[in-house]
Amino acid sequence: MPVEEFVAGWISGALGLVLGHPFDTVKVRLQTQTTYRGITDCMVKIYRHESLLGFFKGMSFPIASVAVANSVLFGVYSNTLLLLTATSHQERRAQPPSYTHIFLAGCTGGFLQAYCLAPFDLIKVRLQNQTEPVAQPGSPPPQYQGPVHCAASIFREEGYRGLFRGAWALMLRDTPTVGIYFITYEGLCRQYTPEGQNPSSATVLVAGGFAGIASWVAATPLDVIKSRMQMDGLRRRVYQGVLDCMMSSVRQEGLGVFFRGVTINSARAFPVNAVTFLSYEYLLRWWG
Ligand SMILES: C[N+](C)(C)CCCC[C@H](N)C(=O)O
Repeated sequence: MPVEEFVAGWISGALGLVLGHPFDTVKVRLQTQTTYRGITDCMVKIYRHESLLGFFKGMSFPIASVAVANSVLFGVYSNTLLLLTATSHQERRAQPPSYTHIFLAGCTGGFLQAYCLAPFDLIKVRLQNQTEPVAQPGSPPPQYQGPVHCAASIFREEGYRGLFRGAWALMLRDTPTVGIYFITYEGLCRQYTPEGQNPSSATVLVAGGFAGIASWVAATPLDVIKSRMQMDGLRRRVYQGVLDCMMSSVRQEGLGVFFRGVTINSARAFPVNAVTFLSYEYLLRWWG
């Protein structure tokens, strides 16, 4: 099994992550708390109360874990394509795989990465939702002091299964939308690249950016549900399951609830995925 795709996915995931984390914090807050009036209000409040550091809450952990998940995403995608079409990454420019194969390989990558991501994503969301100012002397400490403490408390209070809270919603979110992610990327690259050639850097940036936006727009409804399921059980259980969470969210807030955070998700998705695809493509070209 070729491993360079896993390594390239890991590095490119880390680069994308740092760039996108502040957007991600604003998104999680908007999705799960009602105190903010919108993106700007949320940003101003975070800055005032928690300083610039507030935007980077919960980042140390994803930098390791999201990068690993991205490595699973790209590694499984590329190796599934190898199984389906018997072409390696280098051969795929000359013999482009069909969109059906791209979609299936993407779904496989999405499904497996969701499983690896679930506990880390849960911890990220719980830490991002702590609104206490960062390290104020004299103030009461937040419930979770850091990722390891957070993981240990969840394990103690809710057991092993507690660490996978929201995992179903995450798999439902990622399986089809990672398929959409790769189809958009490949489709745009093919459109703007002469046959048999490698896409230019500009094409990779734009195709990667739009692949991020398209997949995140499709993913946002289940992203909201996922974040809510992850925050559930903190004090008492509110939702019986994914469907119950959907129904009661719609009942209370209307259909618009499924698009909470869609603007910020898209604004984040463009730079993050432009950089992710560019570094991924270049690392592989460089090694290949
Ligand atoms: C499928 N879904 C849209 C959820 C994610 C696909 C993009 C993954 C990328 N690391 C990012 O964080 O944007």
